[in-house]
Amino acid sequence: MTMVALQTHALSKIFTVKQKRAGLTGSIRSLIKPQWEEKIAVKGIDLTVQRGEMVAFLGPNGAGKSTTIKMLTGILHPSSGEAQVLGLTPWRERAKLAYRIGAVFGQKSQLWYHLPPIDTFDLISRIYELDRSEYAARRNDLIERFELGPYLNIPVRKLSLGERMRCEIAVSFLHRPQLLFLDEPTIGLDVVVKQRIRELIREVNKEEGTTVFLTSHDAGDVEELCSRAVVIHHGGILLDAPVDRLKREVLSRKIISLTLASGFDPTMLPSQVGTEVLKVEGRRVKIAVDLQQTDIEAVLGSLIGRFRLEDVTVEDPPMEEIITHIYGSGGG
Ligand SMILES: Nc1ncnc2c1ncn2[C@@H]1O[C@H](COP(=O)(O)OP(=O)(O)OP(=O)(O)O)[C@@H](O)[C@H]1O
Repeated sequence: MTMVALQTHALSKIFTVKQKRAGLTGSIRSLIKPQWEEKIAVKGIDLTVQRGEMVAFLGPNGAGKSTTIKMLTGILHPSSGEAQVLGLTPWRERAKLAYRIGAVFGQKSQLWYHLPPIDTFDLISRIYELDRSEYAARRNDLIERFELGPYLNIPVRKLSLGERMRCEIAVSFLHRPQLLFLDEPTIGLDVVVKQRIRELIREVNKEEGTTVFLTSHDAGDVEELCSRAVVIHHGGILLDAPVDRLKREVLSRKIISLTLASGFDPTMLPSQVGTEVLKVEGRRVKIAVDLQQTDIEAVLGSLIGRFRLEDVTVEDPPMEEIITHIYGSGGG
């Protein structure tokens, strides 16, 4: 068995969309003689994900994330290029692939809205033609792990979002998918539930080697689940790097945190090019350093020259900032 979960080569998707003309005469002309325009949604993506890896697939709105995932799950045919997912060509072997992959969309439910979760487990087990006794054992294990006992018999529509998401993710693991697509799995959840959901995903990944392909605007999801991030923009891969390297490369910024001896003069804080004082709180000071304009040694040097330092740490910027940067400014 190969160690590759997913591999694409020059994967592309071009949509042909009808052009709308402005105004009433424009609308009528568009009806009579439509003009077509090509929209390149995904542009030659080369990507390899190993089995057991948890990869974040990031990019601003319209970057091509959904289109890529639709091709990888066999919902869409590509315009050109290739993909192998668990050794199958998704759009040619979609049904076969469906038995081996799972998908959770934070915004869309796969649970039957008017039925209690226990019925969804049953229905899904029949869709996947699971062996009855194996199914019962698996279901019970997931119910216990995800602590679903109290909700099992309550119609899904009456559950809170957090309760529902726990059920969604548990159900998605029922047929032991080797690869799981997670799209905004923690959207709208409170911090405690988010943490718990991440823990459970990590647990299953570790125990069952499930490959996870995640899309999220939540820095915590990326940082706590994924070791690697792939950033796409305008349909192409902008960056494919370990999450910790992403922190350094995307922003090329470092944060210096200082504790100064009491009685320091804040006006003496560095104002040299490439530095920015982010926060002064009592004796604690945070300074951002833009590594394209200056370097850490120079800034530390000038600080040591002016102050008595009691403590110094140099950190990468928080993931939050990177996510905002990636999603906010359109890829950077
Ligand atoms: N069926 C379609 N017909 C025409 N254009 C489409 C279609 N689906 C997507 N597009 C276009 O392709 C581009 C990529 O869209 P896609 O939905 O893949 O982006 P995304 O990264 O998933 O964005 P978001 O974060 O907003 O979900 C967008 O410009 C979108 O308008």
